[in-house]
Amino acid sequence: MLRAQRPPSIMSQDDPLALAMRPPETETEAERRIRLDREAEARRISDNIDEQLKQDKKKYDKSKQDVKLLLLGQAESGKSTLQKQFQLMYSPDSMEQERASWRVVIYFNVARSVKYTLEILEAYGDTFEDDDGSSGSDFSGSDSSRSQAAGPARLGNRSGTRRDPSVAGPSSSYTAAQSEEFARQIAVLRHRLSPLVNAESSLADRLSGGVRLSGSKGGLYVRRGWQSRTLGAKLRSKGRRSLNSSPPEIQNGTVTGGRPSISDLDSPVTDSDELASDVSLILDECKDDITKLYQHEIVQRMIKKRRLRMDEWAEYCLSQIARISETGYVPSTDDILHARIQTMGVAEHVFDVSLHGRNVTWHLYDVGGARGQRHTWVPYFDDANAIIFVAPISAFDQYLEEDPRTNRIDDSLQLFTQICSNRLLKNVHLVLFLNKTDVLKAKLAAGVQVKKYITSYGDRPNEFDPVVHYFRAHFQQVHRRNNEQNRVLYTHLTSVVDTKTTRNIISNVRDSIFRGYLKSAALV
Ligand SMILES: Nc1nc2c(ncn2[C@@H]2O[C@H](COP(=O)(O)OP(=O)(O)OP(=O)(O)O)[C@@H](O)[C@H]2O)c(=O)[nH]1
Ligand SMILES: [Mg+2]
Repeated sequence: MLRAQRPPSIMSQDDPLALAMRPPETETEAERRIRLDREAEARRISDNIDEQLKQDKKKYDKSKQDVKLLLLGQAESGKSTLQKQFQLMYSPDSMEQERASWRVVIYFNVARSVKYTLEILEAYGDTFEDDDGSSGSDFSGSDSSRSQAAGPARLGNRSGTRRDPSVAGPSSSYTAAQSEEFARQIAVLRHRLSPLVNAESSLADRLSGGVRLSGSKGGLYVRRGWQSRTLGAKLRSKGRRSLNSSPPEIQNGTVTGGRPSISDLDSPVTDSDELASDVSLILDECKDDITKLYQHEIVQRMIKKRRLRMDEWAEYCLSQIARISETGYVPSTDDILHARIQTMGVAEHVFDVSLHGRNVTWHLYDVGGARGQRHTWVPYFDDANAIIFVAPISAFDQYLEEDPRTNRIDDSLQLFTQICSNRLLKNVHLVLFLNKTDVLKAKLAAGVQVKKYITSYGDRPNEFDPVVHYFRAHFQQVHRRNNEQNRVLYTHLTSVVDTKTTRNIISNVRDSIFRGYLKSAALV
């Protein structure tokens, strides 16, 4: 038997570890080779781990140099819309890739608006009897107790249309025969629009992956990555299918015959997105009825009397219904900016932003703004560099969906108070967007009185400049009262659906964040 010569050891023979590791005296040549191979493999794994640790450390060091920007504010304030504007500026290709996936969202927005309008009509028996009632809200910036109960109870589901809690008006002047005729007309429209209404839940399931949150009152929350459920959708290039035009029948709430429903459309074309194609066909058939519904005297009267409230996105979708209903519809950038889905949790978006030849990675955190979502923000406070707080100042006549007694401006001020006073955020660069100024202008032009909702507004003129001045002063006061560290508050009046002006504001914000960033980098 061959005896292998023991390899020279660099360890002292007295070293207990060396002794323990020493190969046995009786090691054969074959055993020695196996041992050496095993040791080489262990060394290779160990080197890989060292290399991985080095890379991780590098990444960590680099991420410390990244800019982390939080978009905060109540639900529907415009955070995700602002995020889309960042995406358009700094990652236009990714927006292009996602474009097709927004078709389902816009179809969902249309279906939801129609569904909710019909629900409100149903609650009034498809006619409209006016009743009186009014309430206002005083606010002091952080005192929710002053918010008053919001008039009549709200109806079940939430959608692009809402009942207003505080509107008075004259009684209905319709005769019994007129009311009967109106009710009949609406019943016909309800019937003809039922395929679209039925499609709403399929569209919602597609977007949410079938997960509906109980707290969302029927609204739709989506997580980042929802696009993957709708991407790959191939727009149908083939022409319209011929549709059965026999009168529809209703069975268990589902329309069969007549217009197609999601389940009874049987596409002869292999299509990777049958749902979107089917809804496109339904919309093409329904578009005139949608227009008729919204132009109907009863609906117009309810909108005028503010029993039925159209959110910005619902109004936008309806104004574009002819185009949205076209076969082969591809959402425009404006459509995407107006589309509405609620953010769930925190969605991170990463962009490379270059300024003066320096490339810095920005992490944008777009959060869900509803009260039930706000606890998810806290883990991101630790290493945030900047915050854009988005406050929709058009919302003075609106109440929180999650708490119908709280005026939305009051809620924004309370939330801003919490952000300004939070110790973890005391060194963060703070930017305030007083958003939806376009909506505010339209409301004031339509004669909506601020003092009716915010009683402390008193007899100030019901005009854009004084109203903005009043709201801005309240936000600034909150900031001043919670500003031990003498932090500057950068305030902008915005309408984040307007790409041109928002681009300029984003550049401006980027420069100011960068200045703060370079200053703090110089201190490190
Ligand atoms: N007209 C108008 N619409 C706006 C403006 N900002 C946002 N919107 C619309 O308001 C709706 C809500 O905006 P989002 O950006 O989804 O709101 P959010 O703050 O992300 O809401 P959550 O995700 O629920 O917290 C969308 O349909 C937007 O298109 C604005 O300045 N003007
Ligand atoms: Mg959002």
